[in-house]
Amino acid sequence: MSVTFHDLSAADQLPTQLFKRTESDLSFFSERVTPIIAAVQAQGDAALIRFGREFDGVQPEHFSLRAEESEFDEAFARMDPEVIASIRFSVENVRAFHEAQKPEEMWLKEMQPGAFAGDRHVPIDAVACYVPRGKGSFPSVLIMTAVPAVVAGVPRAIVITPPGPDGKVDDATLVAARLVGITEIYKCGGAQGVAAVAYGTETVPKCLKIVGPGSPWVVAAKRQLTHLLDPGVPAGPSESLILADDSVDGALAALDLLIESEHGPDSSAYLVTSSRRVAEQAIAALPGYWAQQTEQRAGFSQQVLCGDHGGVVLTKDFATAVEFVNQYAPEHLEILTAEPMAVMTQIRNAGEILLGKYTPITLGNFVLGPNAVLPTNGAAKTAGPLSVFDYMKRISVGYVTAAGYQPLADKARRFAEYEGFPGHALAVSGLRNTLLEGDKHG
Ligand SMILES: NC(=O)c1ccc[n+]([C@@H]2O[C@H](COP(=O)([O-])OP(=O)(O)OC[C@H]3O[C@@H](n4cnc5c(N)ncnc54)[C@H](O)[C@@H]3O)[C@@H](O)[C@H]2O)c1
Ligand SMILES: N[C@H](CO)Cc1c[nH]c[nH+]1
Ligand SMILES: [Zn+2]
Repeated sequence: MSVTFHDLSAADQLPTQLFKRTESDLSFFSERVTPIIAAVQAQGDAALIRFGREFDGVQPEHFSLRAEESEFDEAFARMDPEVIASIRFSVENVRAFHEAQKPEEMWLKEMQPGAFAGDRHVPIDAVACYVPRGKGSFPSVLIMTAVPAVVAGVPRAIVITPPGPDGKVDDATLVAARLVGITEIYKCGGAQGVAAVAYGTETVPKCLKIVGPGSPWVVAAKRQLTHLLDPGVPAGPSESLILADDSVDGALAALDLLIESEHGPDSSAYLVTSSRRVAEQAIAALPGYWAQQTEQRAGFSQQVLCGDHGGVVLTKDFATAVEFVNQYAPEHLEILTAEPMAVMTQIRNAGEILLGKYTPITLGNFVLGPNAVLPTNGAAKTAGPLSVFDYMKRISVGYVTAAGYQPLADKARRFAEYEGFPGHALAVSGLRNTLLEGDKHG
């Protein structure tokens, strides 16, 4: 298999075809998730159990849709203490990052003498965190989605995740949940899981919002249920760009291309460079790395890097490489250049920017602290990473004192009259002004 090589060294235009992701066309999935959603709405738990058997291969005759207390205990007992230590380390950093990000409960500014306005930040009542489990297990996604929920103070933060063939939640996900402080985990994933939290079932609570990444099955279901469920940051199949100049070792750039390309055949990953040497070194290095991955992960990486959504792009100069990044708007961007900080200032569109050769995407995915649930499919042009703000909403607050009232009332009355709203105008003249006079003299 050969790595897809786009030699644009003589090209003035960037081919827009390269900016497409697998998510760009979800029609295959959309058609198929419609009946799944309808079944969950009509049959609730029974549909979840049936789909758990059909799509997740659940074997035991009985399996509980909610993870029981004993399952958390058993997971702790089975887990390697070193993995538990890594989970703790990640939870601490991710918590510290999101605590720093958390806004004040309220701010108020004196807009005019005696007239105050501001915002209150209030957590959303019930949020579902989606933790994928099709091609692997993702305790890190539990941490990324649940820690900000806890920091934001969401009263009911739950997790949904597909069950394994044993009808259980993956051990590390249970351990991470307990360390984060999440007690409600429901064993349903894919489109049926999204539908369960949109409608609520006998067991799964209805939620107002769902956060977290997922396969195209999850993404397609979220899109069909937006009238019931806020779908949060649009996070689909993982994707990355490695931006490199001539100062780096192409073999190092190739190493970091492996990271997101091994997620699945639906991922996207490109090395974008203006250096032919770097491009050629990277292409030469990849087969040696694939030999060190499992067969499944090497297969995914090869499908991505040798297919239509990945590979190596050689641009005519470094400015064009930067322009490629801005037009692509990647989920993860790694900058491997002599002066990464200076290059960063030229980047307008990316979910996250990781600077320099000691900040590989792996650190951001698992332990550094910023949220690794990021906008995909070009959504980084308008959206940012998952954050505490996704678990809260703002409520505007206004408070005008008797002393501050009159000048605002006069100006507002002019607006009301101009826009043709006599009721609005009356509310800032008539009785209220008489009251004000009384207050002034009383
Ligand atoms: N953006 C991020 O932050 C981030 C983080 C981690 C993973 N990811 C992405 O999340 C995705 C995870 O996907 P995954 O597959 O591992 O897990 P997943 O849980 O998202 O999807 C698996 C589920 O899809 C459903 N499904 C599978 N085949 C089906 C079929 N034929 N018909 C109906 N439903 C079916 C099943 O319900 C199954 O449980 C990957 O694309 C990965 O790249 C993104
Ligand atoms: N790459 C994912 C975000 O796009 C995060 C992750 C979790 N595990 C491995 N990777
Ligand atoms: Zn990853």
